[in-house]
Amino acid sequence: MTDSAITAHGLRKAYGDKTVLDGVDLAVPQGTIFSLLGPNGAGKTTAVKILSTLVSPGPGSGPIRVAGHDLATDPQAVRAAIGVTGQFSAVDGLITGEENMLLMADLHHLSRREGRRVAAELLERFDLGEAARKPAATYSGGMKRRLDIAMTLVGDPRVIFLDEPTTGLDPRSRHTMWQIIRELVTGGVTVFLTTQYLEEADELADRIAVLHDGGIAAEGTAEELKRLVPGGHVRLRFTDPAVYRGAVSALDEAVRDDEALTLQVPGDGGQRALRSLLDRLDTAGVEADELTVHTPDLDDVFFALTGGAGVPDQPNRPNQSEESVR
Ligand SMILES: Nc1ncnc2c1ncn2[C@@H]1O[C@H](COP(=O)(O)OP(=O)(O)OP(=O)(O)O)[C@@H](O)[C@H]1O
Repeated sequence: MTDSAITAHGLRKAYGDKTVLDGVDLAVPQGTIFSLLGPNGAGKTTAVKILSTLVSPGPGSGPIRVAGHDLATDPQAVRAAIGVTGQFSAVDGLITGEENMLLMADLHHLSRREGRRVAAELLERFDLGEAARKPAATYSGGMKRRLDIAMTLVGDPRVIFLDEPTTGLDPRSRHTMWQIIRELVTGGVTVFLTTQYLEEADELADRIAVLHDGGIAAEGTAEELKRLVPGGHVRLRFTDPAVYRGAVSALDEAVRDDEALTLQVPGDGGQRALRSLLDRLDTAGVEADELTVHTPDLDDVFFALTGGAGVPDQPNRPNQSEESVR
């Protein structure tokens, strides 16, 4: 057993003459959250399906190990050690949440008593205790996703694949889901998460890989990825035009917006750069009404790496107004 929960070398897959994955290397340490990020159609679901044994890898793919087992020679052991939830939900709407859970317990050959105990515990943990006796079809989107994850956990998986787990959820349900994912990892589980939401990868993932054109365009922590692209600046806002003009002449490298009375000064926003900027403002005798530091975010990285192709939806992106000035 290695410290890696998932390793893949030269992962390939084509559908007809369309190459989806063209030599992807993956290494996910145990007990971490790894996020595969990419625009629509980049191949995220294909990667999940291969790693979870639902689809076979293409010819020429290198060895794949999941949860300590070789995927080619021991797919059953891989299946026993993993859980998969996401776009292809296992929830049956016609039966209750509790019945869905008991069905999973049966599939995992738990005794009736043990099945009931595990089902009740998980339903409670995912805040579904009250709704347990209602048909799952009556559940909200967030409740169904929670039930889906609870069902996956009946088998006590060591590696969980979450394929776009929060797509379509409202902000509150999304945050609940994030909390659940964090708790899973605290319990030692490894999470392989695909998402189109940059904010989600930024919030959750220990490491992020950006999938583009069949390959990994970049991989690292959110901070490492953000360092790959320029775009950091300090934004100064003024209300008095005379003060604004004073700042303009003091900071000749700044990008001006004369209408909004704002200046953008390129820089990394670090302590030294900020101190020097404030000194220059002091020397010029001007004071900004507002100062905000903009560090590049994953959007900047994503667009830089994927050439702007496949703009992801960002319905709940925070700080949009603060960060929108480029
Ligand atoms: N069974 C299949 N047969 C033919 N083409 C397929 C099949 N499954 C996926 N594809 C194609 O492979 C490409 C990658 O699809 P995939 O679902 O892996 O992308 P994705 O990154 O998960 O996208 P999304 O964010 O939209 O879910 C797409 O162009 C898709 O049309």
